[in-house]
Amino acid sequence: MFKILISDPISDQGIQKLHDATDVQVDKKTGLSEDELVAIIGEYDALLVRSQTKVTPRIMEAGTRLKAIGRAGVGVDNINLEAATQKGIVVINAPDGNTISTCEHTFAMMMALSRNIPQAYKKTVGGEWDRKSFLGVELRNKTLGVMGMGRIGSEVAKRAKAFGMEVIGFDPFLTEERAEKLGVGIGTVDEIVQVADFITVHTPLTKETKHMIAKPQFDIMKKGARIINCARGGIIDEAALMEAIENGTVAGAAFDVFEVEPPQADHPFLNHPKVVVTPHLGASTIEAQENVAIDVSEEILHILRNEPFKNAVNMPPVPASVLNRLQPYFILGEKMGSFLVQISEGAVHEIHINFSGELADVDTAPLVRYILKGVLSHHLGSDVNLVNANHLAKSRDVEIVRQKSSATKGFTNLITLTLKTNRGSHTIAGTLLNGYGVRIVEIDQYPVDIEPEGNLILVSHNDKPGMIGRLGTSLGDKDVNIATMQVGRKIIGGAALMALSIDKPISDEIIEELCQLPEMVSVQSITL
Ligand SMILES: NC(=O)C1=CN([C@@H]2O[C@H](COP(=O)(O)OP(=O)(O)OC[C@H]3O[C@@H](n4cnc5c(N)ncnc54)[C@H](O)[C@@H]3O)[C@@H](O)[C@H]2O)C=CC1
Ligand SMILES: O=C(O)C(=O)COP(=O)(O)O
Repeated sequence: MFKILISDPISDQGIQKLHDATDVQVDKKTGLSEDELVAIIGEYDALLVRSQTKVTPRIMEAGTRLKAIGRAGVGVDNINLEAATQKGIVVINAPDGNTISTCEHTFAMMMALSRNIPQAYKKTVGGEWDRKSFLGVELRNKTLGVMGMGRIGSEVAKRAKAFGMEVIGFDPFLTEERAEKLGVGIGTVDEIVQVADFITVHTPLTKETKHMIAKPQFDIMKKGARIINCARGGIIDEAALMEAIENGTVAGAAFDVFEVEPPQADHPFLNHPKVVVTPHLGASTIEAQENVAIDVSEEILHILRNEPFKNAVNMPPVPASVLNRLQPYFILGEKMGSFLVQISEGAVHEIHINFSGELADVDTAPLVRYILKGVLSHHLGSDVNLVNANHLAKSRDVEIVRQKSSATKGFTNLITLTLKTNRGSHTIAGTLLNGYGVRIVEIDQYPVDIEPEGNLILVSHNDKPGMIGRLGTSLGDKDVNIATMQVGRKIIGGAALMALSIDKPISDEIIEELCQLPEMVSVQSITL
């Protein structure tokens, strides 16, 4: 039974799938402090949050069973991604479900700002009939600057066109073609602030976007501009904005998000006649809340049930076309990594991976994760997974060298793996044989044909008559049944290699006895 903790208000309709699942128990406990979460998180396999719960390294440390953190929304700045990655916890979000709600809220804020609606409402319900103080401006024929032309920014741009606005966007990924399709111009931040009547930001808060609009931009800003932030507090420098409002550069601002949430009671935006504020309501619609909860619930179930999932924030996305081509190789990669580390001795300092044939023209990064997982799991156990495999390798100073080549030695695809340790190096090659499954086809330059599965014994010996019989008899005496056997040598009478698959694992004592047989060099047991 998987246990899932929901620690922020999340739509009940949206999480119906979790309630219906027979292998899941859902607990809803909102408004917990960090200490309270630390005290209970150890029981749970997954945690679902919105933006209130701050998922700190302490919480993840205490979450010894935690496999996944689901964010029912877009921004994951309340989740410490580095700590999650180190702990091998998958963080997923629901990036699509609240786009329209946030876009519409941006428009509501833009119109509230241009027509002074909150200020006029306040006076009217206070008994005043003041029609003189609230002269607004039209949106039509105004220029809107959109910083961040992703999901929300693009939807805002589309709607702005319908209002007769001219739109200029700034986004590192905004190509000429896309801009043309959306009917928007392209500008830099500084170009946009000089011409825009309204400026709205729709980027995440990152090192690059923090204070993207600050004093230098207010100094060159078109007089009378209006500023909207429904993305993240901190993208616009609040103190510099206040100064720009006071000195008349900026005519007004509408903020849904703040550098510190909730803002202090004496925050200058609160009760300022030119500033409209809402308490982070961008995603707060029935539809958006249901959408994000459905998306995140489905993903969490996939992760807990070991099924493929998308939208992982701390793992690069893999396009479906790449995934389809690579999926059959995942088992091969992981088994090869595990096989190789089991025949190697000493501390691993380099993993050299060469992909050839059909694998030479695919992005093999996801496959590398499986190989690393195979190598690292042998020593680090179940703490290693696809999320933290790269990180663990790096943190242990294991160098990963990747290469692609056309040399396939007659196979249609080939993975060649070399593990370098302080005691030497071993190389194996593996392939996916159409219709036959995965095979290891070379070990330290000896050609073999081994199915990497179950219990194997790898024997190095001198190529002398009677070796196969001696080994077979010894294993038979110990009641060990041999399923398959491979013998390889490079030259007659020289060094030779035997690979056997057996029906049950053998003890260290048996290995020791086999090592004592004449002409034996080494005997290694491998479990895959
Ligand atoms: N107020 C609210 O309740 C909500 C706020 N949000 C926030 O809105 C923001 C946008 O969300 P989406 O559109 O869904 O994200 P998105 O990922 O689709 O779009 C973000 C865009 O920002 C661009 N970007 C990144 N760095 C940039 C930079 N330095 N300069 C210019 N552009 C840059 C990216 O290329 C991307 O196109 C996020 O911060 C999200 O957390 C989202 C939903 C609700
Ligand atoms: O999805 C986002 O990024 C949001 O900011 C929405 O936050 P919320 O889920 O309403 O706390």
